[in-house]
Amino acid sequence: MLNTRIHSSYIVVTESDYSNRTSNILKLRLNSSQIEPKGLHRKLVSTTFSTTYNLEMATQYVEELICSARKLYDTEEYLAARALYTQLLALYPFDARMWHHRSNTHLKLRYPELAFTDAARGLQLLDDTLAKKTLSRDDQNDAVLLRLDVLYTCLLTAEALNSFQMALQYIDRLLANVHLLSSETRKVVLEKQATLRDKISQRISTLRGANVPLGVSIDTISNLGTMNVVKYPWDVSEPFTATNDLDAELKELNSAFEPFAPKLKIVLMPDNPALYTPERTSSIFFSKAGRPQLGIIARKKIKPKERILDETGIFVNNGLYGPKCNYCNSVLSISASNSNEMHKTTCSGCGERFCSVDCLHSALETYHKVLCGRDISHILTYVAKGTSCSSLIHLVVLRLLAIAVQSKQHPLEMTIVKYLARSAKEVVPWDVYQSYFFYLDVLKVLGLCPYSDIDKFDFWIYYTLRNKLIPNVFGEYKAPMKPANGKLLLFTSFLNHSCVPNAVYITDRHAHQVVVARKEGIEKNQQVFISYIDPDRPSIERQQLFETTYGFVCRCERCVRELGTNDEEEIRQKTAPSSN
Ligand SMILES: C[S@@+](CC[C@H](N)C(=O)[O-])C[C@H]1O[C@@H](n2cnc3c(N)ncnc32)[C@H](O)[C@@H]1O
Repeated sequence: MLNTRIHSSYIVVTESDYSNRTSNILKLRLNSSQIEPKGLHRKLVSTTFSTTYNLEMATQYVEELICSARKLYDTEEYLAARALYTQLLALYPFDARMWHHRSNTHLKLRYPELAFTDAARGLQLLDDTLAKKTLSRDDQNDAVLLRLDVLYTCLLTAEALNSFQMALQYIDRLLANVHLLSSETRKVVLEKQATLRDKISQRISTLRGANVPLGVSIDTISNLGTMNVVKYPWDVSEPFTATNDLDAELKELNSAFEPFAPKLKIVLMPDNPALYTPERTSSIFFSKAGRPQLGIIARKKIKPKERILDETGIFVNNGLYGPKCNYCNSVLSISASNSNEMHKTTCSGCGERFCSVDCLHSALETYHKVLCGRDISHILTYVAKGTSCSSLIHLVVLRLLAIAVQSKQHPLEMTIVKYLARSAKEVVPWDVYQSYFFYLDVLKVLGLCPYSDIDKFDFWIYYTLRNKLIPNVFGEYKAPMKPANGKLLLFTSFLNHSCVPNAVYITDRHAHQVVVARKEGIEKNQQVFISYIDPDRPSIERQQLFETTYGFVCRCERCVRELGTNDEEEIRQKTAPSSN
């Protein structure tokens, strides 16, 4: 915590904050079960709320919760402290102090991305409150000091994310209030400033020598941070974890899969899913992302060119290449010859066009009621900026969250999300700041509040969703290297890649996709492979494409043969842009 000159023990209370708090407490009185903490403080809640609910008791209860959270933090029980701060945020969504506390807890838990997004929300609340100039002098002083604490936490998060430029910007903001910093703090901040400047020049000189990916400037890269791809311990939605009954879960998944692909079966894979043979199923590998690899095998012999999987998925397009159906990406004729037909396939609310009445109805049933008439031009700018199909993930995120809002489901519990594997990489280069702004923009389009909708739409949920989409969203480029169409299909996403595939996918109308065996057919128990990319490219190019888009190292039989190794790290080194 920042060592400010004046000791600060305060709560920022504004009038609107107070009325919010009062109304939240009144809500509590009506439904105490809603805020009952899971396990931890059950006793406290039941003793407080089983008696008469009155304002003082509720306030006292909340103060006790704050105290308990602080104690848990002090005794390094950070997960429990986080759970409690999250519950407190549900009660006090506009209290900057609470966001700051949770931010520090996330920092201790080594989730700097979450620490940053919490601190950023706290900072915004304080900036808004201070801009209104309605605080008493004392409250104003307290808010100014809290703001410095929060800025300091932002600096720590930027350091932990290796976002050196951003860390420097926070230092500038702290130094703008240098008169409020103690001499000790000032010294620490100035030392950090010097170290960060050194790190930036080191990073830039390393990058100048390296082969920087096309379309990315050194300045952008030098501000990129690194992020861990993790499963957050409080994420209980994910199946196939070490503690679950894997066989029972696979059985359930396969019974959902069977109607779409009666001749196929989803199975657990060994370490390298691309070299699966039936004998090796026993050596199941739990990836660092916390879930074993899955894949699809044939239950019976499959004839050449036989259709083996037929499912509907999520299709998105960025509209850059002429009008397309919003539901299935089919190209729309510029002016429909039959105006009656056009009328039937156009949304009466916003004028969005679809290729058929079926597509319009499917869109309305699943997501379009939420997105109807919403301006998504800002979201499209994120997609257009991308130099690979991965940027289409932005549109898939928007679509999935719209489905969650419309169907009132938790985004991570929706079937199409829940079963997806997360990115295979452990650490990814990532611009957390841009992602945070994107997250805020998406919430705005969906009409959600970044403070009060955190039970279903907190930043960690968005981040988990994004990590699950990286290896599973397939996209199409259009020249000159612009992402055009994207899609996510639940069952097809269990198909592993091979540079010598035995199946191909064909996109049909109305968001259908069919997987068909190639001309050789597929033997019983053989794994079914598709190719995620053009397999005619040379092996180095193929690997580089995987690395920058889906984020994995291909270890299929052809790559292993051509590169002479099955080892992920060796392949990475042999095919890295700078090594050739
Ligand atoms: C679309 S998913 C395929 C299904 C995935 N195995 C699962 O468990 O859900 C893509 C992921 O599968 C793994 N994978 C697929 N093909 C692979 C290959 N040829 N070599 C290595 N890993 C592969 C990678 O982890 C990749 O990120």
